[in-house]
Amino acid sequence: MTAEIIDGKAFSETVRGKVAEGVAALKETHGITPGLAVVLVGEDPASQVYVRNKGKQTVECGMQSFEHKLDAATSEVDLLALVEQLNADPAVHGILVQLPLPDHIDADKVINAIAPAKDVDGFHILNVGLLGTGQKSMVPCTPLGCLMMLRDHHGSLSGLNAVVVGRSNIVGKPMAQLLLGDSCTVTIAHSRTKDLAGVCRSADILVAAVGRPQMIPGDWVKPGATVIDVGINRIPAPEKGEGKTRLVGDVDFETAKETAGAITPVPGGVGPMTIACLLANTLTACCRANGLPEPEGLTA
Ligand SMILES: Nc1nc2c(c(=O)[nH]1)N[C@@H](CN(C=O)c1ccc(C(=O)N[C@@H](CCC(=O)O)C(=O)O)cc1)CN2
Repeated sequence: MTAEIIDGKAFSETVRGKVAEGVAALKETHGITPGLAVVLVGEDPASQVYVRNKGKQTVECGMQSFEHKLDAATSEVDLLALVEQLNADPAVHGILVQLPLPDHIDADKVINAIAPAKDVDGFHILNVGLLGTGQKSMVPCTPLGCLMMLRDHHGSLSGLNAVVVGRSNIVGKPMAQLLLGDSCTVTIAHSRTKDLAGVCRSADILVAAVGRPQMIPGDWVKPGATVIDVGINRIPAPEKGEGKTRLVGDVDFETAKETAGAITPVPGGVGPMTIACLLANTLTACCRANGLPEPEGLTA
């Protein structure tokens, strides 16, 4: 039997609908409009698309969008000054600096200059520490989106064996913390893990976040397991014509879907949830800033 396909595009629309409802209620009862500032440095084509989509979806949810597009040669000092300005702006509840940044800018320095309460990416060292100690924090968008899809599919995750392949600060580590918070038994695996295939086969929930196209084949997947594929890799697609490309995940979808119980596709799986969770985090940040109850079902 082939796996159930977890439709991240459809689910992200549901999440964005809930955000829009929360925003409308905030406006109606308190006259407050959440605001999200997105900062892009340079002309990376993929980043330009993501930033455009973030701005568009922010407005569609009824929030205010502030876009700051800076030249690739912008200095670190000037970028830090902009972050300070946004930190002090009461109309801005969330700040996001699109990654990657140009090489001459220290990304950690910039991220840690964002006011933690406005850090809707959840990358600030304070939020990392709060999440790691099980306290209320801003949670990174991609892992939060994965958690929402898993909760929606399974109900309770308690007691399940979860394997996260990948140990990045942005996805692998926070994903592991979130699964632990939902009482999974968590293993973080990576390129040096011994018997990676065997470790993956032990997973009831397998999260692939290694950034290597189609690295995880179907025979590494336990029958009936839920597979969450975080990878977004562009590979040549000669079948579509010369020079054409297509997107694939870190999992070999065609073989994995024959073994898994449920699986996210690429595209249309985790990716759309990233922006939906950014909007959810902005609403959460705005509620917290105003001492109001947080929206239900949109936080970890
Ligand atoms: N400050 C941040 N920078 C980056 C983040 C982030 O969360 N915060 N994540 C990525 C890029 N990203 C959002 O910024 C992002 C990536 C992919 C998608 C998405 O919807 N992907 C689609 C496919 C898109 C395509 O056709 O190319 C999908 O998977 O279906 C949304 C957001 C790095 N930078």
